[in-house]
Amino acid sequence: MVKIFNFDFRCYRRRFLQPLITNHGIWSTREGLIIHLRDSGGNCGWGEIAPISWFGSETLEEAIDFCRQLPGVITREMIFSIPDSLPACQFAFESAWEAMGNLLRYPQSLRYSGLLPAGEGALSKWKTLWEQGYRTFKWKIGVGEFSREWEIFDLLTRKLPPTAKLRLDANGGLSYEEAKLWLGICDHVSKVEFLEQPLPIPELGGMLELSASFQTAIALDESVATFPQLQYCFQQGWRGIFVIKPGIAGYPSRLRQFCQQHHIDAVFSSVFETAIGRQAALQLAAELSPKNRAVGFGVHHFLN
Ligand SMILES: O=C(O)CCC(=O)c1ccccc1C(=O)O
Ligand SMILES: [Mg+2]
Repeated sequence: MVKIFNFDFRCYRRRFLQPLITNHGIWSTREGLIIHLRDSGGNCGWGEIAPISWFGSETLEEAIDFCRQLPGVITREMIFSIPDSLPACQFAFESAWEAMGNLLRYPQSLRYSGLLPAGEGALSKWKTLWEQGYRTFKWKIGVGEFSREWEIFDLLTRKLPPTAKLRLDANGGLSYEEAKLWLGICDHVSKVEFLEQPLPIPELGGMLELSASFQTAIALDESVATFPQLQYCFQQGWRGIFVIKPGIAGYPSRLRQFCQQHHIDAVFSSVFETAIGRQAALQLAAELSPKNRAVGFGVHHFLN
C-alpha cells in the first residue's frame, strides 16, 4: 500500500529589523511558506519554503501556486518529483518528510559567522558581535564607492583582533579590475578568509582565472545558488569554496550526496528563514561543513 500524507501550508511575512543591503539592492521583508505533513499514525513534519528569486530560486508566487495545485493528500512520489525550477519547494518537502516523527536535534558544534552592515556601520557592529562570541564576520562590498570601501576595510581589519576572520561578499558587484584590486589588497591581510562572488554569474571564467592568480580564496555564491548551477560550476573546474544556501539548493539528500562524493569545501549560509527552515539547513551544515568553516547563520532579527 502506498504511504500517504495529509498536506497543508500557510504563508508568513516578517520584516527585518535591519534590511539587507547588497549590490542587488535593499531587502527588508522575508515572505515564505510553512508546510505541514501528517501521516496516518499522527506523525508530523514541518518544512519551510523561503525563496529568494533575485538570487535564483523560484518566486514566492510560484511556490504558492505549486502548493495550491497539490491535493490535500500526497505521496512520497509527489514529494520526490518536484521539478528543479522549484528548489525552495524541493528543500521544504524533503526536510518536512525527513523531520516526520523525529525529535528536533539542534546542532551544537557549529561556529557561526556574524553579518556586518554594509558601509561604515561595520566599524562599530563588529564589536557587539565579538562580545556575543562571533569570531568570523562577513561584510558586504560592491555597494558604495570602491575607494571609500577600501578605506573602511583598512580601518576594520586594523581594529579586528588577530584571531578574527573576515569574509568579503561582493554579490557579483565588482568589475574584473576591481576584483583584482581587492584580491591584491586581501593577499596582504591574513585576516581575510575569502572573497565571495566577486563577479556576476556569467563571468565564471574570470573567477576561475582570479582564483589561480591570487592567494586569497574565492567563494562562489550566486553562481551556485541552485543544485544544477552547483553541478555546472563543479564540472567547469571550480575547486574553490562553494557557498551553499540549503533553503534554495533543492533536495537535501541530493546535496548531501554531491558534497560528500566530491569533498566540496562548503560554507553554509542562511536565506533568513524561520526556525523551521533553519533547523533543517543547520542539520545539513553540521554534517557537511569542513571543520574550519563557520556557517553564515548569525542571528538575524525580525520585527514580527
Ligand atoms: O552568508 C552569510 O554569512 C549570511 C547570509 C547572507 O549573506 C545572505 C543572505 C540572504 C541572501 C543573500 C546572502 C548573501 O550571501 O549574499
Ligand atoms: Mg553571498
